[in-house]
Amino acid sequence: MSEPTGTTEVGSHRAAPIVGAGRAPALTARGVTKTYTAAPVLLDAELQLSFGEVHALLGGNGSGKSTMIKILAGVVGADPGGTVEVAGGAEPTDLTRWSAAEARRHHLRFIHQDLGLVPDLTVAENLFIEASLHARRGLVSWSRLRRDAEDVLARFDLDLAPEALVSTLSLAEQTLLAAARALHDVEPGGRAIVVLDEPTAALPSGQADELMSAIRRYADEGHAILVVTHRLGEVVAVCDRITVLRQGRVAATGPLADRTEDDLGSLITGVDAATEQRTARATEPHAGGAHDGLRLQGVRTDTLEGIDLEVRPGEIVGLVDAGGLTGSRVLRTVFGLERLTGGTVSLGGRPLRLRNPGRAMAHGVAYLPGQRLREALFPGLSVGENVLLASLPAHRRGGLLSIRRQRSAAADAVRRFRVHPADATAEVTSLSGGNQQKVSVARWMVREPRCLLLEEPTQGVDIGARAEIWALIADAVDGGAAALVVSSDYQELATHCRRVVVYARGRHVTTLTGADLTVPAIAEVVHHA
Ligand SMILES: Nc1ncnc2c1ncn2[C@@H]1O[C@H](COP(=O)(O)OP(=O)(O)OP(=O)(O)O)[C@@H](O)[C@H]1O
Repeated sequence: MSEPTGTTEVGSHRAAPIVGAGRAPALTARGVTKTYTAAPVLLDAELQLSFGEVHALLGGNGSGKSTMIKILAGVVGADPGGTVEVAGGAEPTDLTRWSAAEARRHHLRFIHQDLGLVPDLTVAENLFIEASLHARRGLVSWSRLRRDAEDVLARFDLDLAPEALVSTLSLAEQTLLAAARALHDVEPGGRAIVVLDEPTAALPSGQADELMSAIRRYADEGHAILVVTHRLGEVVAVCDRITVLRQGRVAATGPLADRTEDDLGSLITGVDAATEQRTARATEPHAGGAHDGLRLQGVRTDTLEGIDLEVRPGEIVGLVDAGGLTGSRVLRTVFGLERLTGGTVSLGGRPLRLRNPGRAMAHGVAYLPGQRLREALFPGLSVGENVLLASLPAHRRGGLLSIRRQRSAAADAVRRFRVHPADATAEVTSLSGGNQQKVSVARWMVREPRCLLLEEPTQGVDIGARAEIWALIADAVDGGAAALVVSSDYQELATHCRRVVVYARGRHVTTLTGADLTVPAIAEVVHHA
């Protein structure tokens, strides 16, 4: 077995085979090509995984990461010509003959973003879905189910009660439970290949660290782990090797070595990070103007217990949830989605009558829900149409000229948000997840709102477009809007917000600002809330 060389950057040449330091090869996929319509979205790509390593699969939105994973899972067929070789398998298998059953037989396990857990069932029932059906019919005893669940939980070092409902667990705990479920039938001491698709995308930073530590532990126990993520900090902290896809080709592969987040950013975008920083517009924290922006006074709902908050025009204020989804509920209340039982909400010095979202929108309020709650984009319609639909009232007012202006705004949004492919006529559901997220954000930005309510605006979005989204929020507030952003990415909040408000269970905990507004400070407050 060859020892690792430095990271191989690949131009038009195929990557030299590299295997992790002294580790046994787990899986090698070669010549992976996939064409959906015209141009291939993966082209002659190669991926090598070893037991005992955490391997990051990196790349911009639409670079082909999910497609690679789906091919390995046997749920999307590759074009002819590729092979996959797994430990214990005899010869490399032609990828066109690879199937979900083959993948499972060779101990490949997949944990998708939608974890596939049933929220209203218990931890034990979710671990053993089939057995729990038998238990309901009296064919298996509950005490046996509970004992088996306790064994699995102990084996995976999970401090969860077998009878707890999954809906009461944190997202990190749910992800760990999904991992335990995926792995529990691999015999103790056995080795699996575990693939996790953006497992930390929806997690607050503290929970993300917890999950990444568990992932590291699984690798140290001998499993091979492949993880897709846009959070480069966790790659630097936890991963051993990387493979970077750029427009469907492997741009680099090999040990992480001493690469920094900036180095990874350069590999992903193909642009030197220093150049990128010079061209990206700075988004300094915003101070806010003197006029009245958004003001909440003593706001009460079924879940909020007297919230006071002021966001001036020109100001970006971050909201962090330490429990109870309070930040999200504040946004939903301002948008007229939760019933006010006390207090007032005003915008520009005038009270908002929050009967429904239509009224909020008429007052210039825009709301981007978190991904889990997000209404789907309109399938069957193009990217441009999806962007334009949000600004229909402006069309009606302005007639033809406005339509032309809005069309060019859609084309502009596609370009500025680096939607890939950069084609406003592409069908929106053919876009990768991160690109759909960019379209969702763009839809609200073209309305030029007075008040922006954004939940996890950069979730699943690649490094280049993240900067663009924050720059566009900064543009909106420069134009006089007030912005409230709920985010689990403390780094982004500390960088771009003037103030960060931490809530827990319906109440205000603290507000961080100035020199006190740092990532460790946010994490500390959340930890103790
Ligand atoms: N069913 C499909 N039909 C047509 N094109 C598709 C389909 N699924 C994916 N694509 C295209 O394939 C390309 C790669 O998408 P993929 O989902 O693999 O990207 P990704 O790297 O996972 O992106 P992200 O970081 O946004 O999740 C994209 O250009 C996408 O538009």
